[in-house]
Amino acid sequence: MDAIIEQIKSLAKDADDITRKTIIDQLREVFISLETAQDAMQRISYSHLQSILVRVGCDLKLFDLLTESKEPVTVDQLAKKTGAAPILLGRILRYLASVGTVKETGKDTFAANNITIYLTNPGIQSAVYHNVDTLGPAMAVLPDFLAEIKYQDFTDSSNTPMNKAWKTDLPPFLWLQTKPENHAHFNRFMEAQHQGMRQWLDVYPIEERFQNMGPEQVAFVDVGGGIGHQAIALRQRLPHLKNRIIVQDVEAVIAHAIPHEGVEATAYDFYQPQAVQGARVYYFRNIMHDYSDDKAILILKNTIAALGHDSVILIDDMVLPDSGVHRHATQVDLTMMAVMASRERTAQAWYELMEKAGLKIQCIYTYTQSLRDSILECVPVRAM
Ligand SMILES: C[S@@+](CC[C@H](N)C(=O)[O-])C[C@H]1O[C@@H](n2cnc3c(N)ncnc32)[C@H](O)[C@@H]1O
Repeated sequence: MDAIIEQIKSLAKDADDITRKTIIDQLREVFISLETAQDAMQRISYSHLQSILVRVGCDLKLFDLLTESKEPVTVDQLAKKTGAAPILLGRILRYLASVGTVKETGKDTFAANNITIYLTNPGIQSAVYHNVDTLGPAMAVLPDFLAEIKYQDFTDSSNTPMNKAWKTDLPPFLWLQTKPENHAHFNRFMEAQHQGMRQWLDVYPIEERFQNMGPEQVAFVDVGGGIGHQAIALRQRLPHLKNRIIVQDVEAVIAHAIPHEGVEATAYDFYQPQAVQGARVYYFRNIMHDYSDDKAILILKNTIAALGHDSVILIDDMVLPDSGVHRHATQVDLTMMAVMASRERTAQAWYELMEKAGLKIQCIYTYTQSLRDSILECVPVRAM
């Protein structure tokens, strides 16, 4: 067994991301195939505890404290630093070690492992807070919600498990604006969600797309671009580009946009006509997956009306395969269902949506392995 483990580790050591993820998935299949009913019951029925206890670990700054320390740290030392009772803290740490988020080095003594270090990243911490605090209540009412609607499809984003849980009629993005702390975690999570992974700019020929622009033409409009991370990433990738780069979002988000001299941040509601005319690229990342087809078409039509003869729309979203969808993608798909009454789309669903919106998909560039994040390059179907 030890020899097999060493072999797997050496195989993974210099592997690229695709090979590494394939190894994890194959090992996971083996792991599940070995489980008894008891093992499966333990894994499945307690799975919610992991994110909840990691959130407690973030509250107590346990991951930061363990990562900062050069030496393993005792429960008593951590209790002094956090103010938590030693027995309670020891039980929390024992659980966190048992699920691999910290390392137990001896009796009542803990140290950081690779996961502990990842959990010090503020964006990853925000992902945990967002999933536990904002989405957790929605997931808790999902079974009752589905039973009440007799397990039918639903597309009204004002009537979702999220609305039921939070007792609000507001669509999620308006509701988030009433909860500044939840909203801040969401924005940081959006910024961090693809950190360390292949980026769309690694595969899409953006420099080619920007050829032959006049000095006045806007190069790039990131519609619903959050606090501007993608627009900034583009500016950093192409520092010589002279043309304007704009990020648009609702006022409450633009107020927190990351300041950058090469990116203009402006408030814009994508249900209104697009004010920036004839830009070379209108980019939508993780926007269409928030909406059912009818709303996505409304948003797209507002942009189509602003397109110039050489403009393109780039949609950055998942393109799911017809079968064998990875769990990283299925879990986002069901989150979109519970929160937004929307879905992730297969290639066929994208072609159908774009046809209804009056757009043609020219090419699809898939750039991540498990999530199947892809750029769909679209142009209007022009009357002949
Ligand atoms: C899933 S997030 C994606 C953010 C960013 N594009 C990214 O990929 O990180 C959706 C974004 O759409 C914005 N949004 C929601 N409704 C909007 C509206 N009516 N007009 C403009 N932006 C909106 C939200 O504030 C949020 O930043």
